[in-house]
Amino acid sequence: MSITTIRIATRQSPLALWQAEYIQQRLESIHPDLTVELVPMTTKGDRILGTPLSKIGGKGLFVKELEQAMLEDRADIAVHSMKDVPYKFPQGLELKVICEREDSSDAFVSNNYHNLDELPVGATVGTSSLRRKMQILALRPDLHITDLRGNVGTRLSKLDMGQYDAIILASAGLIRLKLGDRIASRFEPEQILPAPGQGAVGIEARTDSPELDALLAPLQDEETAYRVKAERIITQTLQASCSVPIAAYSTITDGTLSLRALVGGIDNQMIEASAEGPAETAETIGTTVADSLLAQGAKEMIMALGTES
Ligand SMILES: NCc1[nH]cc(CCC(=O)O)c1CC(=O)O
Repeated sequence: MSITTIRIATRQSPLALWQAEYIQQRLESIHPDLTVELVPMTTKGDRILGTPLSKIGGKGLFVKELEQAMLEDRADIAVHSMKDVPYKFPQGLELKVICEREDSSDAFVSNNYHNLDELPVGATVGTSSLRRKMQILALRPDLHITDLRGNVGTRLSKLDMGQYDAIILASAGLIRLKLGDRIASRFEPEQILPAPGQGAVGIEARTDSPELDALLAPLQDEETAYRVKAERIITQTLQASCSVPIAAYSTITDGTLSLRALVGGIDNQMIEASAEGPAETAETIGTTVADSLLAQGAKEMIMALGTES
């Protein structure tokens, strides 16, 4: 029996819908006879948007309902921002493809200032990401970092209402929502190292679906897949939840993959490691970097931060 329809389980935030529609369009243009439908749903993570993510059980809350829908055959695939996907997949589901990466940088967004250097002493910067917070404070220890949650649009309106002098968002999200003109400046990876997988979209589906796999395969971007694989080894090896400040970013130049990772601890302590090698050895490179972080005490730093709720 051949597949005629693919159902995409999706959250209903503008960014999630953009991602699902992007995959819908790509699949329909590669396979003109295929019908691709969206199955919109609300996740627990969407229902409790006011609570800090690290206090309510983490990013997994945004994917659980989507995964349940696939396991119960109410949907066939889910499209994720790779930075939001926990490293562990439930029994019966797996990551199928990783698509070409958008700009993976973090963006400085402000109505009054061009970049971090321009901010006056003691200015207020909005972000709920511990990864962004630790790196901003390393650059500008005087700044006040305050919580900022919600969809990209919500975060921008909080900035516009004057609650913050600046906020930090992923460039990719803004560009996808055609809000790229809100980016005052992009951070270089040397200033703020991105989250593992930032800017890349991936597709999850049931393991027992070779025919579906064949339909999805053309969406894979090999370079992005190697990069994201290397970056995600860090979170996986350290078994880091989203309440751990962790950054990992890689590039590929002439077939050589270079990976750098950071882990933060209490009192703005920060350790880092890097390694490089042939892109095909992405996993080994990831393991090398993770082992170096472990040798520097990453596990102990993470434990000292407190356990995941
Ligand atoms: N944490 C929310 C989230 N998840 C994915 C993106 C967009 C960027 C991406 O796809 O990596 C964003 C917004 C942001 O961090 O500003």
